[in-house]
Amino acid sequence: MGQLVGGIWQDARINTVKSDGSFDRASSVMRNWVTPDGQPGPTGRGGFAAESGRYHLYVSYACPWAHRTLIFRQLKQLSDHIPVSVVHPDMLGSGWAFEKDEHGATGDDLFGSDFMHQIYTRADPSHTGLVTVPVLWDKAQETIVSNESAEIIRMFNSAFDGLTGNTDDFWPAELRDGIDAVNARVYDTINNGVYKAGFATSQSAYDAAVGPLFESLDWLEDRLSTQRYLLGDRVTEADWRLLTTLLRFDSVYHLHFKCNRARLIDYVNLWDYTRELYQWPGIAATVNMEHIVRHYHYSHETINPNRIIPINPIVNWSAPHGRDQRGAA
Ligand SMILES: N[C@@H](CCC(=O)N[C@@H](CS)C(=O)NCC(=O)O)C(=O)O
Repeated sequence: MGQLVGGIWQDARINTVKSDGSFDRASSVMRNWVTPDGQPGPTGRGGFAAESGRYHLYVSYACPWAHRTLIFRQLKQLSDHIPVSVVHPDMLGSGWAFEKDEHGATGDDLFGSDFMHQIYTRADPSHTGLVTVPVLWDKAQETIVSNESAEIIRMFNSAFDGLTGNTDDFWPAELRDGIDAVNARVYDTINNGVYKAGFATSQSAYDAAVGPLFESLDWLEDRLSTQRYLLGDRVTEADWRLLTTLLRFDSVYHLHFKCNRARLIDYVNLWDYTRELYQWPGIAATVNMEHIVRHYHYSHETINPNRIIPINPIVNWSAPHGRDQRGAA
């Protein structure tokens, strides 16, 4: 795992683990927004109007953050307007790469690049920082609009509604405070919590992550015993943000990241809920379990130095979920 320094790729990384052994996730740095008319969004500069075919999305099927953007692209019927390129699941010495020798990896359809870091230096030839996915690229300004998934999904939620006619709203005004509060806990203890447990290099850092992770899963299990979705009877952004971690839990996080107090399938409500969301129209097509399992086990040399891919449980994601019989809140 490397990074860019002054526009040059370095196969070495600084500052992802703090002195106490805890994992320190860097903040995303490209933070512009696509808006209906190109007015500036909450951060960054303006000039990124919603137009069909203007933007290109770079993702990894393995990455839970990129997965959110694929889910919103489906939910909001953006597939015909925003094409996608998918990186190879192995993230090795040169970072994310565009090799195509794994089913589902598309190569770079836009520029034919070999590596994802070339997309970053195309936008900023002297860029310093991590080379992460997802990336939303603007063909008109030849630059990166954003590399922050939480913000890309908010753009997808509403900016293109005039083009698609799809006005489904997963961040409705009346639920925003509740969604943001759930997101904050889910991000810290679950979405990023599994990484904090998995990348910890001290017992205390691991303990500090894995305890709150399972406390939060217990909290959600309880919540889902009386309501269908995290915010009540309406599916929201909070559910989709949680889903990408739950889908990876038993096949990756349980073993590879040592998140093994319980499996997802041990949680009756969370397990049914995960299958319901998986079976939502269009969602299954965004899930590529081969890339997910391959990426983590093959790429994280410090955790799995022999790169052995485990056998893993066979999961029937299509089994009936029974959530529709459950009373809403
Ligand atoms: N805050 C970013 C995080 C994205 C991220 O960390 N992606 C990982 C893959 S799961 C990545 O590309 N890592 C590359 C690296 O760390 O060098 C977001 O949510 O978009």
